[in-house]
Parts: sequence; structure tokens; C-alpha cells
Amino acid sequence: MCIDQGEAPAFFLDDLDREFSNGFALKGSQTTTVIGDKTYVIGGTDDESASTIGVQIFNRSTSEVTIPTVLGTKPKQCKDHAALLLNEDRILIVKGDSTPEDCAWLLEVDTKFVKQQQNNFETEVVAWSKGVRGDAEKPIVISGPSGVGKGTLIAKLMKEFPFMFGFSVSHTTRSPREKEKDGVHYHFTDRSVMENEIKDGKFLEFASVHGNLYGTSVEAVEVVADAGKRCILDIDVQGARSVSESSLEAIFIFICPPSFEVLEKRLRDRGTETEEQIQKRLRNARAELQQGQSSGLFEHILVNDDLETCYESLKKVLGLDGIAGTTPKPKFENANPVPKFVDLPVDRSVSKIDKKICINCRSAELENASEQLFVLDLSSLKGGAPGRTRGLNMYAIDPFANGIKYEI
Ligand SMILES: Nc1ncnc2c1ncn2[C@@H]1O[C@H](COP(=O)(O)OP(=O)(O)OP(=O)(O)O)[C@@H](O)[C@H]1O
Ligand SMILES: Nc1nc2c(ncn2[C@@H]2O[C@H](COP(=O)(O)O)[C@@H](O)[C@H]2O)c(=O)[nH]1
Repeated sequence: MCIDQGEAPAFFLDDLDREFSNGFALKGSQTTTVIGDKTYVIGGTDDESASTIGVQIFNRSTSEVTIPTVLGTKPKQCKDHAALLLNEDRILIVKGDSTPEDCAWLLEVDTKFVKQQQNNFETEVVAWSKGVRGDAEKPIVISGPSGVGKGTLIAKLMKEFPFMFGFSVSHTTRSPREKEKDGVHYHFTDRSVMENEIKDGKFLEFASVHGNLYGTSVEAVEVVADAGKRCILDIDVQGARSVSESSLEAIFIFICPPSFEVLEKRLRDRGTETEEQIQKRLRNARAELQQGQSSGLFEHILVNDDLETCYESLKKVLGLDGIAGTTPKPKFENANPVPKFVDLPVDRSVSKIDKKICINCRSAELENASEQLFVLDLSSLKGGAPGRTRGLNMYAIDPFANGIKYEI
């Protein structure tokens, strides 16, 4: 067997007590998890039409129930789930009747990220992130004044290494330029829509740049990582600072022009801005150059004088000098049968052995097998909300093939 032997499984059955002192009663599939004075009630909502799993907090010292601000992508409702407290700061939710890709979710309740957001929102905050397998390489943040050549360098990188890099498509309230496509260069949006989405916690970072709103959604970064690629963000210095303070670990690169005059010429020659906008961008460039070079935020500062020389320096920083970029990464092929569904036992109990969560799934997958053991290995979890918690390992153990592990 690949789970540790000799340790008695600890069974978790959360909601033994289904009524609270203030008369608040749990509904069918809701579970409770206690942390200090707070009981997190997970599942269902007051609005039964809601399609995602709801969260309420019962404060035992005040007997009040609050609905927190919920950040991150929320998991879809399911008929059943199990809840397990991890490290006093996040709760693992195992969805019953789900696919392996959608079975593990983490609700951060007291992590560094949640504490920061509580200060911003001045409310109770919790944040969902989806547990996913494998690691993602650190995203690359590229900043520099408007017209310095960030977009040109990124386009070269993506062209040479199409299988390696993916671009984080930002949201912006500025109007599209002639050749720009919605959803490719930017998600073009209205200010009021974007402001509401910012309030809803959709953005990893956002800033007002040259009079318009720009922002990186959590989803923009995560879809690139989900596709197995390394994410590139083209954002201004304010945005880079916000990313450095977020839970996203990234590499920060600042691009400088050889001189202010050259920067001005490139902006003018590009021909995409009015004179008024050019003046505004140049005024902002002075401040950005000063901050970029002196803030200590950027680990790498490159001068874009000759394009090819700067591109080679960028490749070197990324460890790509001498690497051919056209070969796709081999896909992981799994020869073993894998279960299509994770189904919780009737009593919703799952057992935790060290950092492994074991679930006796009812399975229609394996003929003659009434159940099979499904293991969620949390020993290499990385990152956290917003978005995805990576490094989850999942495998099934065939009850008939002693010791054979099926990677999912
Ligand atoms: N090394 C270079 N030498 C000469 N021209 C360059 C060089 N790098 C970029 N350019 C040109 O400068 C202009 C501005 O480049 P680009 O649009 O990539 O800048 P940017 O930093 O992405 O600007 P913004 O922040 O406004 O999006 C473009 O016309 C591009 O072709
Ligand atoms: N903070 C953020 N800055 C962003 C984002 N997307 C782009 N940008 C920066 O805005 C300026 C202007 O871009 P332009 O396309 O109008 O020329 C440039 O410096 C970009 O780096 C973002 O999501 N967040």
C-alpha cells in the first residue's frame, strides 16, 4: 500500500451537533468546522437558487451568524461534501459525486492572504481556491514605461516558445486600438463593470494607469497555468508592487529605454496615441523609471536599446539561452485505469493519515468492486488563494492489486 501503515485512521464526521444556541439549524448537506470562537458552516445558502457552495460564520461568543465576503472562484454546489480543518487556517472540502479535477477545494479562513483582505474589506473574508495537481512555474512580471518595448519583447518570446509561455490577458477600460482584439490583447470592459468586479475580489491586482483602469484577474493567470504554460504579465509598476504583495510568487523584470528621447520617439512612431495621451504617458514614464530602478522590487533590469540584444538578455534571465523553443512538452500519459468519479461514503466520513486523506469511494468503475480507496496527498501543497492551490497529488488504490498505485 502507498499510504503509511501502522497509524490508526482518524475519522472525521463534522456536524454532529446540528442546532445552534441561537436557534440556527443546519440544513441537509451543510457541515460545520470549528476554529476558536467561530464555526464555519459550509454548504447550502439562504438563497437556495445559488449555484455555488455557500459559507456562513457562526460566532459562538456573540451568537451571531455572518455571511463573509467570499473571494476566489467558488465551487459549484454538490449534493454532499466532507469538510476537514487543515493547519487551523484553511478547510479542505471534498466534494461528493465529483470528478477528480473538481473534488478538492480549499477554503482559506485565516491565512496571510485572508488577513490582508480582511483589512481591505473591513468585513469577515474567506477565500476559495481549487486544489489542483502538479506545480506551475513562477509567472513572469514585465514592467516598464509605455513605449519601451515590453509588448514587442513578449511577442518575440511567445513566438519562439509557443509551448512554454502564455500571456495573462488583462482587463482594461481603455478603448481598443485598431488591431487589438477583445479577449486576445485585453478584455475590454466598462469602468462600472470593472469596479464591481474589483469589489467582488475578481482581480489579483489593478491600477489606474494613464487615466484608465487596468487589472489582472485571478482567472487570467490561472488559465495559463492550467494549460501547463508559464504565465507572462505585462503590467505597470503599481501592479507589479501589488503582485509582489499577493500570494503569487513571480519573477519581476523591469525594461528601461536607452534614453528618454528614444522612449518619446518610439511612442510617437507607434502612432497609437493622441498628442495629449503621449504627453500623459511621458509624464508618467519619468515616475515609473524612477520607481522601477530604485524600488528594489525588480530582480532584473534590462535596457531595451538594440531589440535583439535585449531579447537575448531576457532569454538569459529566463534560463533560455541555447534552448529550442518549438518542441512541445511531452504530455503525461497515464496507462492505468482511473476512476471517473469521487463518491463519498454515505456517512461522509473520510480519514486522515498524516498528510493523506483517504476516501472509500463507492465506485462503478472497477467491475466487482463495491468500493475503492481514493487518496488525496496534501504533503506538497503550494500557494493558495486566490485561484488555485497547486501540488495536490491524487491516486486511487485498486483493492485487488495489492500495493499498485493508480495515478489520476
Ligand atoms: N529595441 C527597439 N528598437 C526600436 N524600436 C523598438 C524597440 N523595441 C520596441 N520598439 C518599437 O517601439 C514601439 C513601442 O513598443 P511596444 O508597443 O512593444 O511598447 P510597450 O512597452 O509594450 O508599450 P505600452 O506599455 O504602451 O503597451 C513599437 O512601435 C515597437 O515596434
Ligand atoms: N497594473 C496593470 N497595468 C497594466 C495591465 N495591463 C497593462 N498594463 C499597463 O498599462 C500600461 C498601458 O498599456 P497600453 O496597452 O494602454 O499601452 C502599460 O504600462 C502596461 O504595462 C494590468 O492588468 N495591470
